[in-house]
Amino acid sequence: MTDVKEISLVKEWLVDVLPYEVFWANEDGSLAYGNQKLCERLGYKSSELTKLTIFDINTTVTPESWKKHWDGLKKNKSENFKAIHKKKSGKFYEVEVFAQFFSNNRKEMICGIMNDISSSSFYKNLINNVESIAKVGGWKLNLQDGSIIVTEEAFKIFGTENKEDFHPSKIIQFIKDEERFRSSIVKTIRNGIPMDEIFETKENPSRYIRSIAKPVLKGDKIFEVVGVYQDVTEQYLKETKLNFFKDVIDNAQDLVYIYNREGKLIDYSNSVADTLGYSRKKLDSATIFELDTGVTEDWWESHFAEIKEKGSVQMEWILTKKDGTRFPVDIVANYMNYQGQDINCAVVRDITKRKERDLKLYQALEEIKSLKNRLEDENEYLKEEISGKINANNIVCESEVYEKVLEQVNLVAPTDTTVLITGESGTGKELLASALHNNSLRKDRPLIKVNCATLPKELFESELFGHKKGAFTGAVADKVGKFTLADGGTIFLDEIGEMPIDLQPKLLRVLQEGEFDEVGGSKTIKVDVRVIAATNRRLEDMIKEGTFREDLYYRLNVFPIYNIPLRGRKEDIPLLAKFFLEKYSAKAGKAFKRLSKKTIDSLMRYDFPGNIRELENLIERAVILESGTTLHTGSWMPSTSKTIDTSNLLTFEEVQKQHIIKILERTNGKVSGKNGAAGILDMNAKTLFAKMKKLGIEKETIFKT
Ligand SMILES: Nc1ncnc2c1ncn2[C@@H]1O[C@H](COP(=O)(O)OP(=O)(O)OP(=O)(O)O)[C@@H](O)[C@H]1O
Repeated sequence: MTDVKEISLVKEWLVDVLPYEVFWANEDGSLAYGNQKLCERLGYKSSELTKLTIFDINTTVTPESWKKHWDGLKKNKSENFKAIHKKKSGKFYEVEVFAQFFSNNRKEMICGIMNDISSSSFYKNLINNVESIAKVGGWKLNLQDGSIIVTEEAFKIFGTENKEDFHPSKIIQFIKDEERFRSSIVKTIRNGIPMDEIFETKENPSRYIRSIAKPVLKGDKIFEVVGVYQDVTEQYLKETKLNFFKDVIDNAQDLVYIYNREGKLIDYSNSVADTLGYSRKKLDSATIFELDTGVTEDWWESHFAEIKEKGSVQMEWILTKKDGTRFPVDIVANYMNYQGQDINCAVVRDITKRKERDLKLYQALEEIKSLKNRLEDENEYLKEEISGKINANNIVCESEVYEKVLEQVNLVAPTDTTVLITGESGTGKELLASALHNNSLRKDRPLIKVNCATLPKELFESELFGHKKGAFTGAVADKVGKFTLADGGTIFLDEIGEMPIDLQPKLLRVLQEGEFDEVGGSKTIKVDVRVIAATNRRLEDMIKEGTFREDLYYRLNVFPIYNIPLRGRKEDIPLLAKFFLEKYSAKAGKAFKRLSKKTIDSLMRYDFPGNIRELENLIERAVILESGTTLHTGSWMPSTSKTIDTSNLLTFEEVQKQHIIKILERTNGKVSGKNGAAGILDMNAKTLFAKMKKLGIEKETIFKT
């Protein structure tokens, strides 16, 4: 007996540990036994389960349907079918049932072995994965008993774990537009009209849920509603964004063309039709070759190849409207591959205004560039001048005769009249020219000084009038001439007598018409320049010799000022000497305050063939050689032998010649550089060389003898 009981226990244990849910049911539907797996699944204790009936765990079974089922099984012995079981918690799950009929000792029973389909791991996982990737959740509402089943993803979509929330009356609480949802689902449930719509949720930020519901009919009755919820937020927003972009493109000023490889216009923005003036009908069937007659098939082919290689290409182009009007555009052509097709998406911008602006800007820039060059040249010139010498206020005058000269200067300065200053070298002609300029209305514009004696003949013209690059060998860049530099101001042409005769007509033209032709250029340049010329030569004699043009002479000699030599205004010597003494004392850090009477007397006796420049150099030398507060006579004083013997009157040029030779003897023939003759004579070395040449002084001859 014990053995039999033990075997029975082992059998029960075996059934208990089977991986399937197993029950035994009696003819009246009561459950005689349920294994452990079934109890766990349904959530009942074993003792509770045996108090239940099949109707408790499968709510779709009625006493009538059970009877039918019982009879069928009794006849067929076994059957396979799907069923939905209800847990103690109220939740449902789907099972596959293998049912078998047993009879033993007139006791009849049905044995059901169940396999949980929804928990069958492979399919369940597959379904779950597919659902979650697609963000699709399903539900099925049984309209007979109101029961609902919901898939896992559906729970996730609505963030709830309660399947009762999926009843249409409840799910509506998640939806923003409740009215629309209600009306659609009612139509499905009552009238069998399927629903497929997108609803926005109430959350913040909201999501977009596609809701599909379909009726399942049994006969003509709606038996169930199956539905799907899908979170389509991403797609919806993308689509909205795409629509937005399309709107933007359509409203943009830029023209957007989409061409295929064959050049057919496959899409375009509204602006294309509006700007070009073509009808949409025409554009819908147009090709690039019709819209732009400048585009050839070969060009299109190579353009397409280029954008395909580079991704995009930018270029400037001219577009033609339907009415023939042409306008400049900037094109950015982008390569795209859309649905396997090569596409050229061109964004085209009208740049008419930009081009106009560019042109104005270019012109303005050119003007600025030329002004800048001029300013730089002026600046360069002025810098050289500043490091040079003259201060126009330092005109020392005591003598009545010179006072008269200065009166003339004051009189003519404010006018634009051409002035010719004559006088010996070193009398202060350049100083007077500066005074004329500084007292004129042109004083804020430059005073450009040109020493005609120092300019090599071949560069004369280009120095005065400028040249274009390449005008002659060596003209490597454009050069602005002195007349252009002086525009608005004054030009001082020192030693005008040295101007080459063939250039004199050109100067005459500037004086008469205020214009000249640039060397090597095609332009006639107009200038507003006041001319002050100076010379120590007798131009009248030069006219007779044929080396100076008479017409130019008269045009220059409008207002002549004769600058008196120092020997003709000896009263100025004491004051000038004191002026230079103070100037060079300060410069050399000496203490000289005055000149002794004897010194002044000696100076007054001397005739100064080199005029004020000679006096100035003399004092400068004395300051270096002597010391104290009073300047006494010394070795620096010119010997009386150097004074002019009135009985043997020399010409001024002869005096100059002798003086220069004397200085050269002292400097051992050195002309330029430190302790050179030019420095002592306070002359530019080039000027001295020119002068020496003119006076026939040849270093070699002097020093040989
Ligand atoms: N009245 C004056 N008061 C002060 N300094 C003067 C006066 N006149 C001339 N000088 C000075 O004498 C020197 C020579 O003058 P400047 O160069 O003007 O003479 P110039 O007649 O132009 O000479 P050149 O014909 O050789 O060019 C300069 O240093 C100048 O400052």
